[in-house]
Amino acid sequence: MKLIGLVDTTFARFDMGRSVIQELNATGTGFRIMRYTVPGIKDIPVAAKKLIEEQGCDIIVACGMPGPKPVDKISAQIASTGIMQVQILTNKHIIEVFVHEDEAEGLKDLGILCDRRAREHAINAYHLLFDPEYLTRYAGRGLRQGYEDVGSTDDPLKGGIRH
Ligand SMILES: Cc1nc2c(=O)[nH]c(=O)nc-2n(C[C@H](O)[C@H](O)[C@H](O)CO)c1C
Repeated sequence: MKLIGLVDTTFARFDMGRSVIQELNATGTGFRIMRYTVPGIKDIPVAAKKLIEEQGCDIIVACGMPGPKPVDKISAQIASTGIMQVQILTNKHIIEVFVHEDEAEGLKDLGILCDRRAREHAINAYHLLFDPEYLTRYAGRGLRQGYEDVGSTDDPLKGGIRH
């Protein structure tokens, strides 16, 4: 039984953790999910490290929403750097599912973007854990999480066959 860690935040304006759980459960079996909710993105690195080191998680999906202000963008940079450090220290993947609040126009589109990105990265995490060669089939295919896939230079029309 593998353990998938899920870190999310109360700062985010959409429950991406719920989308991740739904999508993982629809994708496969053989895992348990451990969820750890923190206030904001700068709290994610230590939560992920604790899930890996204290709970034995094999991979982490980390969901967060940087706000629109310059100080939020700095927070996102700090959080990402921390997440990178935890990956290097623990030798485990942390799939960073960040949706910037100003990526979408309006709350409805923001929610759709969050849901799609969370679900598509949940699938990535699942395959990284159980079948890493699955992703190799899609190497260089211009996949985009949350947006339409853009395709490869060889065939820009063939991007989104995975979804
Ligand atoms: C400025 C700021 N911006 C964000 C943000 O854009 N997104 C987010 O999730 N959290 C933010 N926070 C909160 C910090 O990440 C953290 O939760 C607090 O500093 C407490 O450690 C802060 C303080």
